[in-house]
Amino acid sequence: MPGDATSDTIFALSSGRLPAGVAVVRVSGPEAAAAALALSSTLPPPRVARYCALHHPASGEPLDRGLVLFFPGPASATGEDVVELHLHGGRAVVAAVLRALGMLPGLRPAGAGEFTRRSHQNGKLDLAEVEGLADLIAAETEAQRRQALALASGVLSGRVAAWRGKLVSALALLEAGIDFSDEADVAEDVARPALDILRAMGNELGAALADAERGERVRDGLVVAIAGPPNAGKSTLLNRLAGREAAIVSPIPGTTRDVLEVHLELAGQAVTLLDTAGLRETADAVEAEGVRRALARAEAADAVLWLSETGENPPAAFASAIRVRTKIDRGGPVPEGFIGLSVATDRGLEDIVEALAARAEALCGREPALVTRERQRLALERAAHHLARATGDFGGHEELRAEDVRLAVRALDETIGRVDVEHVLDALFSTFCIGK
Ligand SMILES: Nc1nc2c(c(=O)[nH]1)N(C=O)[C@@H](CNc1ccc(C(=O)N[C@@H](CCC(=O)O)C(=O)O)cc1)CN2
Ligand SMILES: Nc1nc2c(ncn2[C@@H]2O[C@H](COP(=O)(O)OP(=O)(O)OP(=O)(O)O)[C@@H](O)[C@H]2O)c(=O)[nH]1
Ligand SMILES: [Mg+2]
Repeated sequence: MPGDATSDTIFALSSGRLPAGVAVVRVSGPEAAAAALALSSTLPPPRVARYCALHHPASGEPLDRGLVLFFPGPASATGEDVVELHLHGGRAVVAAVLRALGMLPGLRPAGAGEFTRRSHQNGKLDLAEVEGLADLIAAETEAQRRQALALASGVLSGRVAAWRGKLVSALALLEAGIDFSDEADVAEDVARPALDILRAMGNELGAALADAERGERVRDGLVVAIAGPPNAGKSTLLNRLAGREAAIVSPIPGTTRDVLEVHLELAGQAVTLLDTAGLRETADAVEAEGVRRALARAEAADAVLWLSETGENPPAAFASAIRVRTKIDRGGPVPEGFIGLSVATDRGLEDIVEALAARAEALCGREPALVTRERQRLALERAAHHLARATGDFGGHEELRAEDVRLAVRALDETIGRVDVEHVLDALFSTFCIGK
């Protein structure tokens, strides 16, 4: 990663796949203004778009006519001087402009996530906000978008800062108490308000952590397994919900062996739908392995759709499954608690989607969660652990209590990347696109 040379001026195509209507090339660093001048002969006033001709800096050859924007640092997305060239989105246009920029002294192509890395280095975004930005760009569903936007906008960072402030004020009280530690009564009196602060904050932190599973679920998506006896119509339903022939369907029981995954959006949530082998005793070793996998994946799923042509109930392990009696176009009763489904007439399909949406809402909620990634959760769990210890009984050794409060502060700092951040950043930025 070339990102260590932080004084270089970097450039990249920041908009998407070419050809496109418009392509945005961003330039960030000390030579950004010089680059705009070299290509367009003028530097527009700050934050004003100017339509002008772009020329090759050496040959003078016209390259395109486009918009040029100048954001002087530090009031820019990266905190450095930034220039944007809004070009016609043709491959050759963009290639020619990138080639021209690459010839200019002090300029080089940006690495993946390098613009964002500079925003972070220049204090525009903390680690949690960078994670939010990564999630925002990856977001495929409404729930993911809302949650990522909150994180990118500093909602978690703001809460962590408020908690940190409380810890620091409690620490000041405890430290004042330590000075009186040879007078047990006084020490206790000073410790009491500190303990009140710590307990109240511990409750808030606990509530945020209790919600973290939900946040991670929205981010990762829900896993819904379709399970049931052979030939029940499981693969048929998967294909119907996916809107394509993803799975092989046949009248021969035991058709599906491998677990098949399709990704879709249901009720605003990302859902991975699993098609699995029909469950039965079998002498066929391959099918038996399919059944073993089907059971394992259905047991680990967030929700199970239990499909049966006869209306038989699921085994106890899937007692909370959404129950579906299939092929009702062939007649027969729909037992109490089952949704009747015919893929031939689409009857019951809406009921299934509704039942899944209700499950998704129960598991994911409506409001964005504060904590959305395992890394954030683990750091906050460390803070909660030290906080719980800090409110325990230290038999008068208040200096031990203060040490746990300091460790809790440190864990909060890790959450937003004030400490111990480099290894996390390298892994995170490698997930970004070039140009971000
Ligand atoms: N054309 C364009 N659109 C874009 C981006 C971009 O870089 N270029 N962004 C790329 O991600 C996002 C917007 N991000 C931005 C973040 C900060 C600033 C900025 O100028 N910040 C200054 C001033 C803020 C103000 O005046 O309110 C600052 O933070 O000091 C600009 C864009 C989405 N849309
Ligand atoms: N009449 C009718 N036939 C259906 C319906 N749904 C599925 N079938 C048929 O039932 C047969 C089995 O369908 P599949 O979707 O392959 O069943 P499966 O549960 O995936 O079976 P295995 O993979 O073997 O476990 C196929 O011939 C389907 O066309 C339905 O709603 N009505
Ligand atoms: Mg099947």
